[in-house]
Amino acid sequence: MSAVAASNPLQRLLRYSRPHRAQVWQASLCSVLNTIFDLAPPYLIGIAVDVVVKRESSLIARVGVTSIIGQLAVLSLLTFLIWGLESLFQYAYDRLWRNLAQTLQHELRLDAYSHLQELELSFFEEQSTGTLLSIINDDINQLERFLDSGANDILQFFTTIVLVGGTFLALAPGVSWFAMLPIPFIVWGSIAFQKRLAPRYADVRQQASLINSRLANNLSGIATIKSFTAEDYERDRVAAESEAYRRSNRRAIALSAAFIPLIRILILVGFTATLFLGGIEVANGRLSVGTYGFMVFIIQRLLWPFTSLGKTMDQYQRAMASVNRVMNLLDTPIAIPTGDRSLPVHQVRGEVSLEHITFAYQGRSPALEDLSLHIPAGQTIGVVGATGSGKSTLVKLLLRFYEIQQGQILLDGIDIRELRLRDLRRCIGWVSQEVFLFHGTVADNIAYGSFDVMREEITRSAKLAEAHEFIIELPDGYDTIIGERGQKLSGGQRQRLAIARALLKDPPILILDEATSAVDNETEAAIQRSLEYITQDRTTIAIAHRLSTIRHADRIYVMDHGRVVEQGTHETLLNHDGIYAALWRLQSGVK
Ligand SMILES: Nc1ncnc2c1ncn2[C@@H]1O[C@H](COP(=O)(O)OP(=O)(O)OP(=O)(O)O)[C@@H](O)[C@H]1O
Repeated sequence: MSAVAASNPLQRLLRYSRPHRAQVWQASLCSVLNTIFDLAPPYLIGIAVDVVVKRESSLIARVGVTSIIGQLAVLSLLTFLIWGLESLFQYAYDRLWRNLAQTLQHELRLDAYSHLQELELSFFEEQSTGTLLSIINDDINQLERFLDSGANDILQFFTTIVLVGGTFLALAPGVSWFAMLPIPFIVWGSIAFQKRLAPRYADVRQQASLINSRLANNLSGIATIKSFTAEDYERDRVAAESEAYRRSNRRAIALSAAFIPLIRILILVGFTATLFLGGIEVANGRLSVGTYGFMVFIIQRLLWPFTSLGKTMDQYQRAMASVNRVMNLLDTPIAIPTGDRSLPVHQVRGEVSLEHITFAYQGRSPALEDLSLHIPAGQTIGVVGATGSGKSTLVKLLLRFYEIQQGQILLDGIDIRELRLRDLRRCIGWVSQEVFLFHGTVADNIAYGSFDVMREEITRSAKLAEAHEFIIELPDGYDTIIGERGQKLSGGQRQRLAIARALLKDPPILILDEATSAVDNETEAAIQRSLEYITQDRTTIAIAHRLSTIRHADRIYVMDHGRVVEQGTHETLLNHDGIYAALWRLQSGVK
């Protein structure tokens, strides 16, 4: 994963909120108005005192209401109104910010997932599923905690500082600097503090993803854990990861918990300074008692929000540690870019040429070396060879799961790198060695990739794949749920569903990578018969260890250590009396 985000994570996050600018403005306005109304009580108290002390010459009296009862009634009404508005705006900003948080989270998650899907296979081989899951789930959810209240807290903080600070300056400009004294220190301290906290939160996220990988891995390997009675061993491993997570969090907490008490000390300095120096000023007759009292009272309103700023900054750091991880994922370049030449499926003839292909997996010696083969449109070729000789690799290169290092692969004479990836893959039906089925019904799985087909077509493909018989015996037939990864089916049944799925796609090119390795001889013979029909007018590449599966192929390629070492029809290869002939004798029991 690329390590460095293109720009500041917050800026990138803000870019996501651009389309929702109107909502951001509305929410901000509600936050500010709520703070204004929230700050009203001290002023209302001031007006009340004014009413009872100055009576007919009070502030309210000056607008026309002279009786004390009348003035107090106006004041009470005003209080109701202000309280009501405060609550109303609180509801509005809370709802707006939280909905915005949900929207941003939703959009970011979708973007991250879409990008992830476009990344090449080798990326997934390097990353653990748990790590990726923790980014798309936990890290994105982490954002919610900050977005829900963070923006509002910051806005309310600044509104309070401006309003209270402004009042302070207006009423007692000479001494207001006492109260303001700690502010620069608090700001400087906060920044320094957060800088130290950031790496600790990054570590927390890292540990969270490690424990996630362990859990994801163990859950998918639960049968193996049980069969090796490794439950205690795995429990200890999970405990170790969980302990590391706890330790990492403790380190972050140790620092983060110190933040608010430290700010309080600075506030105390400001408060005491005001108390002490202001008192001296009063004693010396340079400051009125009333102003002194007001200052001591209001300084709390001015400095107190700084403690909540600490909490917000803490949430911000946690969120940014997560944003960084999400953004790094979004920044990961797609190593296998799509070409831009389109090739609609119905126009594909199916001629495939591999010309002097050399390919090595990252950090490995070449899996294929200077390999060439040509498959005329509509023909069937068989590929055989020892384990690890590169048969599956060849197929994966044709699907462009990996990029070849030398040579070229042509489909109907076009370099596959020029083709749109989706067009290329749409014209290939691939029954892989390890069949993957999704949680859902049998019918859903057969129709996977051909999403809008009729039930009859599904049944037809299942019949061709020799799967119909066993499907109708399942509890709910085609509507039977087969469990995650198709766990509730046998290996051979899974293979037959995969064949049915590939056939339903009706691709011009069909790849069968040991597609019948898990079925019994009888079923294989049956599948063979239907394959003869299925492969009639499409290019087929059949990889097999069992040579009987491919003996009727138009051409058979024998691979060894990433090279084609023999090729020809079954008969010519037998006559050649090389590796193939020896293998055939071994498998058919002929001496
Ligand atoms: N994703 C991968 N990363 C690194 N090396 C790989 C990867 N996949 C396969 N290999 C290596 O490439 C070589 C060829 O593997 P490939 O799967 O093509 O063999 P195969 O002929 O299909 O074998 P089998 O008959 O066992 O299926 C092997 O040495 C294997 O270890």
